[in-house]
Amino acid sequence: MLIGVPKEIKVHEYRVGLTPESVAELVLDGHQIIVETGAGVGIGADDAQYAASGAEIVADAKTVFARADMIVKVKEPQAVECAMLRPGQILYTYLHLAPDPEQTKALIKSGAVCIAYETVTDAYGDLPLLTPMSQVAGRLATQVGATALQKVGGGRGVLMGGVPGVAPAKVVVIGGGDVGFNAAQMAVGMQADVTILDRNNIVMERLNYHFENRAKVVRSTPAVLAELIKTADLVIGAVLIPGAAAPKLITREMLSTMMDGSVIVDVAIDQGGCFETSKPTTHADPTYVVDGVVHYCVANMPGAVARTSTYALNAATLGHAKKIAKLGWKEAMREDAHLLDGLNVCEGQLTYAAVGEALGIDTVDAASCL
Ligand SMILES: NC(=O)C1=CN([C@@H]2O[C@H](COP(=O)(O)OP(=O)(O)OC[C@H]3O[C@@H](n4cnc5c(N)ncnc54)[C@H](O)[C@@H]3O)[C@@H](O)[C@H]2O)C=CC1
Ligand SMILES: CC(=O)C(=O)O
Ligand SMILES: [Mg+2]
Repeated sequence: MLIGVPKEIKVHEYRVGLTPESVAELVLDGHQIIVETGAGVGIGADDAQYAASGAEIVADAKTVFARADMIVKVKEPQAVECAMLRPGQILYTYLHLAPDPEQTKALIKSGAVCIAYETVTDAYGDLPLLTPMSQVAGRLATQVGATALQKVGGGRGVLMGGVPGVAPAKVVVIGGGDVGFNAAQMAVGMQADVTILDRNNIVMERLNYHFENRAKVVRSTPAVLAELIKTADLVIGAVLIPGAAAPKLITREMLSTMMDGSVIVDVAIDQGGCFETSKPTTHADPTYVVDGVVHYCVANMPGAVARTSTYALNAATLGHAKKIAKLGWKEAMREDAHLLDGLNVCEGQLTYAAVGEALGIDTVDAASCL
């Protein structure tokens, strides 16, 4: 198969779809790889490294999209990229369609076969292609939250760990999955006063077992949440209903009960965000203030640590990429129902029910496309 890797074009996105090492593996499998010039500079991999791994370097994204059977990316295709897709071409990347009607319509119109990393499942009911980036974003969430809490970050001037004699910051993490666990782990490490909310008993048990008395684990209800945010210095939004638009758990009215200079980091912004007042921001201008509360809502947080993130992402995505390249998407999905779960758009039709529900677009069963 001819596999193409364009340079990411989202603002301050430095990750790349394939590392030189992944390219070498695919070449060894007998595939041909084309990489846009400069695609790997953000992870410290130059054209020469890709060429040494067996890739052909091409001058622009247009050439990559025109020639490749499968495009391997990181972030959802931007409008100019959607316009370059063609019927039957495979797009393998994050999509996050539920909050994004424009991209969804463009992908349907393209006729391409669009596989979303974030909805591929595994035998444990997890989302293995989302997990590594959730681990990164969770860890970053605490880091950026701590920075925003400083006066120069617009925050109320609170140190996460406090000092002997002065209380630490109160951190509330909503959702105790991959993002929430990792955010809490960093906050506990900084000696903050940490509370994690979830509503899944197994998740709560796991958190309780792991953190013991270093973090409180609380069942998430609207009443509990409303009470906790009133005294929180930092609230991290980390809920997920797979593929669906994130539930708005903190309304505008609830936000007004939070302290001036408190901070929210809405990691779930890629699925629309779990605060009513959240809107996507970029690494170039990551925060804004509503009702005195600093909002950080960057939808591609892992792009900031592109090298760590790209290697972690490739470790999760390469296996399926190899399978698709070897068998073609139809056969690969017939053999692997977990990969089929990743199919969001197929040759002009939407194939993911939660996206259809969020956007009011008719869907067909993904299996009917095989
Ligand atoms: N902004 C960014 O750059 C990035 C964003 N993300 C996003 O972060 C979000 C979380 O991802 P993961 O942690 O991997 O998901 P996950 O599935 O591992 O965890 C989500 C947790 O939310 C819980 N939950 C659902 N409804 C809840 C409620 N009402 N109250 C409390 N908890 C609730 C679930 O029980 C689950 O434990 C997703 O939207 C993901 O796409 C992930 C990576 C990067
Ligand atoms: C998951 C996601 O949105 C990201 O890694 O950018
Ligand atoms: Mg998870």
